[in-house]
Amino acid sequence: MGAVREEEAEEERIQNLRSKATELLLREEFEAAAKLYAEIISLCRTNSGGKLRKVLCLAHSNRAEALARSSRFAQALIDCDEALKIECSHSKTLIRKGKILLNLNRYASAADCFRRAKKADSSDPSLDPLLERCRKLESLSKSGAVDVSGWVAAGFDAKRIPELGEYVGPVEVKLSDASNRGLFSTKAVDSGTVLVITKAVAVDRVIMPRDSGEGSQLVLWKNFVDGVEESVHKCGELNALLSTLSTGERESIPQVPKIDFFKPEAAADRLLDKPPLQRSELVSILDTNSMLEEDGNSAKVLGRNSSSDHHYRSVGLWILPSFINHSCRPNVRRTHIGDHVIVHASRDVAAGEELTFAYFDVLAPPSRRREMAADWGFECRCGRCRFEEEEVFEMMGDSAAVDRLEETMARRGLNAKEKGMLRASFWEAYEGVFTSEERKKKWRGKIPAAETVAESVAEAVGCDERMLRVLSSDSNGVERRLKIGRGIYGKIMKKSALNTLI
Ligand SMILES: C[S@@+](CC[C@H](N)C(=O)[O-])C[C@H]1O[C@@H](n2cnc3c(N)ncnc32)[C@H](O)[C@@H]1O
Repeated sequence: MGAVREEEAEEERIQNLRSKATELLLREEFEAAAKLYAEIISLCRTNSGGKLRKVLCLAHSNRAEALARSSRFAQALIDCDEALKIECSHSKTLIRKGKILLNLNRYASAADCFRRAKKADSSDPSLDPLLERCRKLESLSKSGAVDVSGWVAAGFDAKRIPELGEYVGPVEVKLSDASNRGLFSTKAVDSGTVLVITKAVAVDRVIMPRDSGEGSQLVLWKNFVDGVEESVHKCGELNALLSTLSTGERESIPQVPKIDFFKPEAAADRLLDKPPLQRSELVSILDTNSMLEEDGNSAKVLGRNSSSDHHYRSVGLWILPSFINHSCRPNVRRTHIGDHVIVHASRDVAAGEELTFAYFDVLAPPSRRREMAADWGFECRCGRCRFEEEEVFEMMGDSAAVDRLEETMARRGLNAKEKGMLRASFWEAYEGVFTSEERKKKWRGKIPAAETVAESVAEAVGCDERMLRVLSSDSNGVERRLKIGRGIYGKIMKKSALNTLI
């Protein structure tokens, strides 16, 4: 009799804990809810044989929800599997597990869970849309084919923001002559080709007054670092991913991760037992690899308007693009859409070529570029810098000088690529001529047409908005502008949408 009463008391205690845990889940106090579910799990495991199996299954499933909502995805998946060991077709758990996998970009595995859930309970109306999402994202992750035309044409309507997934295109990480490791193309691709699509592992945003000083930027940075530190402690997978990144120091034996490590379906195999990153190391990693969205040289942020008195700043970390070094002859740019970044070729890229961003303005003379590289903490030794070191041109830096440059380049018999690189260095002077009718008339015949200069610069150092500015608006130039537009934004929209942008 005593034993029965004890059992009843235990069941009542579990029941009370369950009510409290549910309440905590509803109040979104996930850490506290997870602790109560741990208590329930431990009570169920030590008591009553098979009687509490259903309660145990639900407790694992609900703890999975609490853990997933506090970004502890790996532990959440373990709980889902525990629940499914007890009841293999528990549809609530299957849907939860599917959503966690979807969040981790493991589309095929997520679809498998949703399919199993549908078999167990075909009446759930959420399953068909979830399966359709998985299908679309899986196809995107294989092809990189993104079409944001509808969103662009609708004036970047927030309701129509395209859903993007992870895509790892023809790229690999290898040792780089520039510094430690770099990202390389594995095949020849033409300008505009999408190479990587990836979501930020961490991002922080603010809208701040234009005249706000460094103080507000430091607040943004501190919040960002604190947020990443918290997530790294909770999530072993994030810790493992961040541990692959550079701290900005030259490494004697740089570790070169295999590209599969960054593919969504490989997430399950990622080493989770890396030692946790210490704050100082984490700060160096974030300092070296985070991207400020307002940097702007190689970035284009679509769909966001800033006003004259406020501007938008954000800082984020995108893992695979973090392996991309700088070159003054960059060949890739990035486009930001929501938390995703799309890396695309900004000029034609040869097979095996290193992929490089412009960390700073590469339409600037060598001396200015040297200063900007020094601000970044390195000396650029790219092919263009080395070439320009040898070709010393005393330029005045105004429009009067460009004819002299053209004359000297012709006399020395420079090839098209070399001419493009030097014209890029004196872009401001060329632009000064091409955007003034008076100067254009004055220099006609002495320097090549705007199209010739813009195209040669685009081929040498990649496409840039400033090239569109100098291209005449006559109808014959439409195809040329579209080509430059594709190099700027990537092949992510149809002609009509691109036309409205450029
Ligand atoms: C985002 S990381 C680039 C990837 C890094 N090389 C790696 O091994 O992971 C940025 C750092 O790489 C180095 N870096 C990038 N481009 C460089 C260049 N052209 N020359 C020298 N160092 C460069 C600088 O230390 C910079 O702070």
